[in-house]
Amino acid sequence: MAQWKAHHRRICKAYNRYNISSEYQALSVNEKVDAVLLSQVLIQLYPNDQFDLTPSTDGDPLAATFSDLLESSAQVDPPPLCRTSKSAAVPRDTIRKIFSRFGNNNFILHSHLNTYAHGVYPMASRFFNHSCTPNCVAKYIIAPQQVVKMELVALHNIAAGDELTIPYLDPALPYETRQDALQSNYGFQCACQLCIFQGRIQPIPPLPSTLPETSHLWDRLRAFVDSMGDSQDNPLVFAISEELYPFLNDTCLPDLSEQFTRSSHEGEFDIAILTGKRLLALYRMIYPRNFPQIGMHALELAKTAWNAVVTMEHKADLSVVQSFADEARASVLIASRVLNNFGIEGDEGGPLEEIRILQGLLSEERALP
Ligand SMILES: C[S@@+](CC[C@H](N)C(=O)[O-])C[C@H]1O[C@@H](n2cnc3c(N)ncnc32)[C@H](O)[C@@H]1O
Repeated sequence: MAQWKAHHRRICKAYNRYNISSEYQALSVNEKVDAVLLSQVLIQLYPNDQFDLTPSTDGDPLAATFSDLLESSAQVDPPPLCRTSKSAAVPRDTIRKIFSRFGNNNFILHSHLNTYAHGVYPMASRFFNHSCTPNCVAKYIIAPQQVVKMELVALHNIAAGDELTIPYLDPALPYETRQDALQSNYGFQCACQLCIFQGRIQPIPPLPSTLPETSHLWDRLRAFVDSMGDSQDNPLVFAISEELYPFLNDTCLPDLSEQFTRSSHEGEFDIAILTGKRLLALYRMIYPRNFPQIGMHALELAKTAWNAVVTMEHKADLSVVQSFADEARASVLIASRVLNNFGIEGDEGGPLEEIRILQGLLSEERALP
């Protein structure tokens, strides 16, 4: 009832007209959600229609929380709003500032790394800055009838006094894409170690023009990554030799990822294992140690290798089947280490359960004559 009196009643008169307006209908699904939410927030922050005053948060914990969130200096245009005749008077700059809190404090909630919602965690919002070489990642614990809980996981040991940082976006995105997104969504230029490094080595040299030369370079990258193992917390990219810089090319990772997914789905196991292992080397090069995406990809690779075992069992030589089983064992070991560090997250099931099942199947496979 309090909510109804405070704001809903005041906006619902205007809502039907707004809902069928061409400007609202032209918005994307996400923009529509933002637009309605922003319209509601505006009314809630100014319960007495005195839009020239500082927003009121008296007795309204949600409004108080929202007002505490940091505005962004990013110049993001707010969507067209559902306005009452009075709220139409709110200055555009005020609306822009209020809207900038949406993007600046928006956490992408995921379950087993699949995005499923967005949420606001006011304390985390104030605590954690971004880095493309973060030492922490966020995870979400989902349980029936409970508010989704956010937890922070350390990727490795962190020295006392070091700032805890999280990634606001995927550090494996191309350098320019990351810079543009952080500037336009949050209004800052990222000066993390990875951005400085990648900015310094621009333009990235192209991959060699012949297949044998490229294959040779891939072998060099994989040998380097394997030789480093788990010895470094920081991404291995800082330690690679210049000849491997072409792998930082913008198209390298997405192309390889597409090839792996396609060949894996189509049962082209030799190609899938080769591209999957190259992709794993790229991830281990660009992400810090124990970054969950490394584990998720290692698990995909292990599942692909296991599919190869099952498909080939009665068709191919025992040595071929054994080599696929060995690939599966090696990859599931990496997946297990990384994802056990990440721990239980999301809703029930998920990668840790898949690892347990796969490890069981692989140990039975070893027992076969
Ligand atoms: C969710 S808040 C993070 C906490 C914020 N620093 C605070 O004091 O409340 C996001 C804002 O923090 C700042 N920020 C976060 N990471 C940054 C970084 N790597 N470099 C510069 N500013 C950053 C930006 O102003 C960004 O809009």
